[in-house]
Amino acid sequence: MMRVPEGLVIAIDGPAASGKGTLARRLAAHYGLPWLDTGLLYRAVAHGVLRAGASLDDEAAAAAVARNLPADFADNPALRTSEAGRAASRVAAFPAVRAALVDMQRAFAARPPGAVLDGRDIGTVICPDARVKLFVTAAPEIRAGRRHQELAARDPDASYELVLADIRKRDADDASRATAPLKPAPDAVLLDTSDMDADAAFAAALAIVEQALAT
Ligand SMILES: Nc1ncnc2c1ncn2[C@@H]1O[C@H](COP(=O)(O)OP(=O)(O)O)[C@@H](O)[C@H]1O
Ligand SMILES: Nc1ccn([C@@H]2O[C@H](COP(=O)(O)OP(=O)(O)O)[C@@H](O)[C@H]2O)c(=O)n1
Repeated sequence: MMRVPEGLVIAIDGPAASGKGTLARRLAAHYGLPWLDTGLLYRAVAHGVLRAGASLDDEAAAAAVARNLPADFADNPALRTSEAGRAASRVAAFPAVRAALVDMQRAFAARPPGAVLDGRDIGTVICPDARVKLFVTAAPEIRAGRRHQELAARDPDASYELVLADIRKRDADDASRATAPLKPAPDAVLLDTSDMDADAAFAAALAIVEQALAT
């Protein structure tokens, strides 16, 4: 391993269930950096809106929740469901919600010794100067298979077809929205993990990071 540069920021973006979180967690452990799963921020906002009895179409209500997220927002297991992902994608389209979450994400990235962040707009909007940018993809059917397996461990009735439809719709919505759409930054390295297990994907990601650090 190279000496880790001070303030190393690794940005990982990609579509739903592409393995961003798995790679981010492992890279963070490898380099001794904190990790922020930014998808959980949007999931928590949507959850807060619904709990307040407001509508997911209410941009002002969602922005107010986003400005007041509790410090332990990530601890709620209810955020990990498919419904929470769909609801997150709706509030994530609101510019006022995204604006409310920018500063805390940038502050997380700016704190020593650096950070790993994963999401949809880390390389494009949140950390455009990140030293390393990865855009992780896999075929939708493969991603749906992985996510279905994960959900089926908790809910035996989870349907592969519904998970696939959900992933396709969310990707289309996330990629077509006007504010911070899902897309690779021009300087991101693409990593397609369709034919890689988690260990192979980590090895490939590590090689990309080490290459970026060597240049
Ligand atoms: N390369 C891989 N091969 C097989 N399964 C994977 C791979 N990468 C991640 N997974 C599994 O796929 C699911 C989705 O991965 P996750 O990291 O949560 O994706 P994301 O953060 O992009 O939504 C998880 O259950 C994870 O364990
Ligand atoms: N940086 C981010 C992260 C997530 N999101 C939104 O939040 C939703 C849930 O993100 P997630 O990363 O938790 O979803 P998965 O890829 O884990 O299924 C996405 O579909 C996006 O709409 C975003 O807009 N920007």
